[in-house]
Order: sequence, then structure tokens, then C-alpha cells
Amino acid sequence: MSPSTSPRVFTEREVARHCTKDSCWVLLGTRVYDVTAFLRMHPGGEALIRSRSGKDISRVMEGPPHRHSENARRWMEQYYIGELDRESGAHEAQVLRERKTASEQPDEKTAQKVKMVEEISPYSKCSSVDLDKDLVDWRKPLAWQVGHLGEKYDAWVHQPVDRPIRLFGNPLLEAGTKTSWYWVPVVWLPLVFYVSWHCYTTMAQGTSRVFLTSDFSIPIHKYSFPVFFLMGWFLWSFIEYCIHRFVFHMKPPAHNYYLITIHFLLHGQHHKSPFDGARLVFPPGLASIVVGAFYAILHQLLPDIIGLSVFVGGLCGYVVYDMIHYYLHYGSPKKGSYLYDLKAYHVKHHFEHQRSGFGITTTFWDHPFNTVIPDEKF
Ligand code: HEM
Ligand SMILES: [Zn+2]
Ligand SMILES: [Zn+2]
Repeated sequence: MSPSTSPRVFTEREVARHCTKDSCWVLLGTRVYDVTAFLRMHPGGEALIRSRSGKDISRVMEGPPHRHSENARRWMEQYYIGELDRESGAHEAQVLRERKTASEQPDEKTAQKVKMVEEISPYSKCSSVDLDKDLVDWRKPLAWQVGHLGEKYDAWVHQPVDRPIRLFGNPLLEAGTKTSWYWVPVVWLPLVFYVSWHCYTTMAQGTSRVFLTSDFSIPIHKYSFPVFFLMGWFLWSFIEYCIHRFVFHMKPPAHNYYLITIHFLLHGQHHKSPFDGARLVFPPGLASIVVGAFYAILHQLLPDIIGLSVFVGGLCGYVVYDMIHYYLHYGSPKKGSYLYDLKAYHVKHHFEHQRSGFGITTTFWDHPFNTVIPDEKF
């Protein structure tokens, strides 16, 4: 909202009306926020916000149960829609009383106020990023701008915003950077099923052997495919941690334009806009480079059928990882479930603890690497 326009004013009754999952408003003092779009994404669950709709949540934002981060508060400002008219409650009661006794129509001033409130769509909110004040120009593609931010890049990229990113001006190039989530299972699951079936049936014949030297070999148990498959999945969880921590979160030198740009394209843009649904999963073209390298290494290191079984377990782990990552951003898991804890953990990685909490499908590897997000203390 530009500073020259005066804020919209809502009556208490109007604010209280927005208490459903299709329209949920909350207050910080007299400031009114339409948080409907964020309900499903809230790591504390929808119910926590909905149960306080129409109410002042200033104290709740301080916690307990949770002291919200700076970024969570900044994030909330994107949903600011106007101010509460404190006197409206008393005024409306007075109007109602007068109407009841004298069956009168409300005065002109009240009618005007009601009309103004009714005209405001519940989804009309102020611009989520102040285009004039930000360090980059959101009206232009971002890919070639971020490299110029220098030492301001790190802080800027870790202040998330709720708006989609345009990376490139060229429409074809731009479209190539976007992937709908379902392409991941569509492309990779047939391969997972086919290779798994091939490995399972080959081993089930009971004739596979591992050659330790040219004339000494040991037999592979005919039902050992699930063991190698799970080993591959476990190996993937380690790769997932390493890629996220050491590649995606490498800190680019402040004066290296190209490394900053690469960081932004690989992962920075996901931290800047964590709910840009078109850029949450790996494009299959890019993923196939990693998948191909994973296959080539295992093929070199392990005997044929074992290497393939470990590979397909790892590939399955990757598909599950991408789906879970998508769900952690958009889903609303039940409190107490494994995914609820993972979601809270991952959103904290985005909003508050960008230097820890690198595990997505499991927090397991954060323990030996000492990057676990600490539990909250009050
Ligand atoms: C209405 C009352 C609210 C309650 C009771 C509440 C409660 C919580 C709780 C319990 C968590 C931690 C989840 C966990 O670790 O298990 C959390 C995290 C979070 N909440 Fe809320 N919340 C409320 C409103 C909001 C609003 C309005 C926003 C922003 C629009 C918000 C944004 C966040 C964010 C971003 C986190 C992740 C951690 C952080 O950055 O602080 N919450 N909330
Ligand atoms: Zn990250
Ligand atoms: Zn994420």
C-alpha cells in the first residue's frame, strides 16, 4: 500500500465475520490481516490460526507455544489489508438500538461506512513486496539482477516473500525453469518400477553371484533385492543432506556476480519465494544429470545387479524426497504426525535457521553433522 493512500477501515463486526477457512482475518492491535492464503501453509497448522480468527494475536505471535521469527512477522505484513475502527462496535450497537426502537434507517455516515466495507474484497491485499523499496526491481527478471547485490545478497535472499519469481525475460527460457510437481513421478516412477522388477526377478532366479576374484564368487540370496533397495534409499538420504547443505547452501563470495547468480538459480530463489509452486521440484532434465552420475558411480563400484538395485532404491528415495518437499510447503499435515514435525522443521529452516535443519525427508543426518535446529525454550 502506498504511503499516500489512507488505510481501509473495517468495523469489528466485519472483521469477526471472516472466521472460516475460505476467509480468515486476524488482528495485530488495530491492524487487520487477511491470512486466508497462508492457512494451509502455516507450520503450526490451520486450526491454530482459525481458532483465533477475528481476534488480536499480538500476544500469540510472541508465544508460547511459539515465538515467531522476524521473518514470520515480516511475512505477515504481506497480508495487511487495513485498520480496525475501534469505535465501530459501539457505534453499530447504537445504530441497531435506534433502529430497533424507532425502526429507522441508519444515518448517511453509517450507510457510507457499511458500503465502503462491503465493497472491499476479502482478497484485496496490499502489494506483497514494496516495489519501490526493495533492492531489486520486481518488474524485471531477477536472474541478472541478484549478482549485483554483493554483500547484501545473503540477507536479502533469506527474507522470504509471498510472490512468484520471474527469473528470465525470454518466455521459453522462463518456462524451462518451471516444473509442475506431478512431472517428477510421471517421469521417474515408471523407471523405478521397471528396474525394480528387473532386479527382483533376476535375483529371484537364484543364479546371481558376486565375483570377488576371477575364480572365487559368492551367491547372492534370491530374496535380497529389498535389502539393497533400502540401502540405496538410505544412501539417497545422505546425498539429499549433502546437496542441500554443501551445494545449495554454499555461501557465494559477496563480489562474485556469477556464483551469486548460480546460487540464486539453484536454491536462493526457493528461499526468497518458498511458496512458488512451479519451482519446488527439480526439473527432470536437471535431475537426470544427478541421476545419471549416481548410476555411473554405482555401476563402477558395485557388481552389476547389486549396483542397479542400490541405484533404484536411491532413485525411489529421490522421488519421495521431491514429493515430500512439495507437501511440506503446501500440505497441512495433522499435528503429532511425522510430516507435521518435518513441516515445522523445514519451515524453520526457511524462516529462521537457514544455517541448520538441512534434512528434508529425515532429520537423521543433521545429528552427526551437528546442524539440528534446537528445540524451543521458553
Ligand atoms: C493465530 C495464531 C498463531 C498461532 C497460535 C501460531 C502458532 C505457531 C506454532 C505453534 C508454530 C511452531 C510450529 C512447531 O514448531 O510445531 C508456528 C510457526 C510459524 N508460524 Fe505461526 N501461529 C499463529 C499465527 C501465525 C501467522 C498469522 C503467521 C504468518 C502469517 C505465522 C507464521 C508462522 C511461521 C512462518 C512459522 C515458522 C517458524 C517461524 O518462522 O517463526 N503464524 N506458529
Ligand atoms: Zn535451504
Ligand atoms: Zn523448501
